[in-house]
Amino acid sequence: MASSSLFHSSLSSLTPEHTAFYQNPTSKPPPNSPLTVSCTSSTVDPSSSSPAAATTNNSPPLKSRRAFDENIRDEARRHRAPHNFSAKYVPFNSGFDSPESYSLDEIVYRSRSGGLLDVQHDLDALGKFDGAYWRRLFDSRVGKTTWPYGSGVWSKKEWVLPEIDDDDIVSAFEGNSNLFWAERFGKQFLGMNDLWVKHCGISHTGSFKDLGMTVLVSQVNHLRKLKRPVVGVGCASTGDTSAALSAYCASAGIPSIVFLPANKISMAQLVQPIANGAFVLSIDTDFDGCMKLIREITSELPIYLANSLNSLRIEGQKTAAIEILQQFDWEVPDWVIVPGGNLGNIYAFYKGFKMCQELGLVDRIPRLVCAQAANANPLYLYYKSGWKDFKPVKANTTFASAIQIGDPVSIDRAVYALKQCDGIVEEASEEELMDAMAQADSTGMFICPHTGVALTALDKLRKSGVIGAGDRTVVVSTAHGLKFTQSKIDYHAKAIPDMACRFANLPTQVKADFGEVMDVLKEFLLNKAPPKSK
Ligand SMILES: Cc1ncc(COP(=O)(O)O)c(C=O)c1O
Ligand SMILES: N[C@@H](CCOP(=O)(O)O)C(=O)O
Repeated sequence: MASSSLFHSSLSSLTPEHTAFYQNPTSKPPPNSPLTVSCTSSTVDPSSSSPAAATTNNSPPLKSRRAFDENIRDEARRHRAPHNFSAKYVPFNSGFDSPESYSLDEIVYRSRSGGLLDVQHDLDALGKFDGAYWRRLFDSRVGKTTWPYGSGVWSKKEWVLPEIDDDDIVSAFEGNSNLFWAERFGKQFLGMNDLWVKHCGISHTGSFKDLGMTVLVSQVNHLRKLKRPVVGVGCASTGDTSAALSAYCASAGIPSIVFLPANKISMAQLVQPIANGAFVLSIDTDFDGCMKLIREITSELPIYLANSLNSLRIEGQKTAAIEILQQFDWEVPDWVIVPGGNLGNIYAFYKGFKMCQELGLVDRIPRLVCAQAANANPLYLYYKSGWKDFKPVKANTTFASAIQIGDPVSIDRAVYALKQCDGIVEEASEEELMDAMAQADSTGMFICPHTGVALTALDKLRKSGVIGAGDRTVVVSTAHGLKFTQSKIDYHAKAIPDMACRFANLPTQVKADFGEVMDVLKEFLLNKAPPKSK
């Protein structure tokens, strides 16, 4: 699998100087580094990544252990070095010479005109290092316990929050999620052989929100040390943002406040902020109602807004795109399909891919597909109108409850991203998304209903011939299936009104009797027997 080669290929042929340098690019550059001599592909030779190669005399010596009284933060402090990377807030899509900008140490979520903000990096400073340099730097950090680079987000720190002190970072070593080759699902249901599922839900709190939340809560930690007026951090949520916020805040000892639409999130999601000690408000409205309230409240009280309206979140989430490229050894997939609700994530993927292109790590970006539930499809309707007429909708109940959103805050970001990459928007009915989820599960996955929405979009685009059989396609799985077990139980029990539940797998009731157990097993085995060879 591509992801495992990533783990093994990185460091074995680097010298110790390279190793130290690539962990921290601002220390003295090693010979042959891009700073001194242009880099050749022989500097890191993936073909020499076998265990045998790792034990030759040329392999780097084992790292000496930290002193017993030193922790990984202390160790990181010793390696700190100055650099000139920086980032600031600018109005979204305002270009590089925007007269309006804000320090990341300011508490600001909207531009003067009320529009969205974006974190803009100093691409000139980042561009002093070539694409090969960044590829090697990022590869060298994967899967380590070095603070903070062991995180899939912070392994790209220079592109995320370059100026934050490592000491202020709040991380659960999130990211580095599995890129799963969906061999059987691709072959059996779609006639594809290069289908991949990026399991962003196999994560600390079970969704991709961890990627953005580590960045946001780290910056809050920093702001509190600067004595900025931040007493707590708050969000509206359909269940995943609240889980991530409460976990990262609890880890840093920062109060968190979550606004949840009453009876509209799963039990597993509800218990997460409760267990993490958040102040949980269950409000008799939907997500859009909660979102409106938290925006009003955070403008009155010293509560920092943690939804993806806050562009810090995007900086962390974009690293999943960079990770996908990394896991394919920097080959660009043809398609990436992302389920969309509040629409921050589709832009985050675009931004991650685009930065990789702009900084020379890859030469193109994939086409993006945003997949919505038909019961909550404002972006789909806008796309179908030829981007002429955006209207928020009243989101109806959907099994994909985390994307039951009718008035997405990042609509402008999403439209921009999709236009830039010749993107597509698709939708999935309740029956389609549940069937897709059940089919995927029957091939060994255990996905969430939102991933079922994305798989439905893929199925439709395969059937219409837009996505070809050989196209390398990545479906982003956004949350862990274990958060949504009730919907799976109802489906397999055929307990969903007006749904055939075609792929239900009902348990067989049988008496505790040897003969009866033998009978049902014999019948089962007869049906499953492989065809006789001729
Ligand atoms: C599991 C899951 N999938 C997809 C999404 C959609 O992400 P976004 O709101 O960034 O569009 C969300 C949250 O909205 C989510 O929680
Ligand atoms: N699915 C989200 C909805 C809010 O999205 P956000 O990315 O703007 O925080 C959730 O889990 O709350």
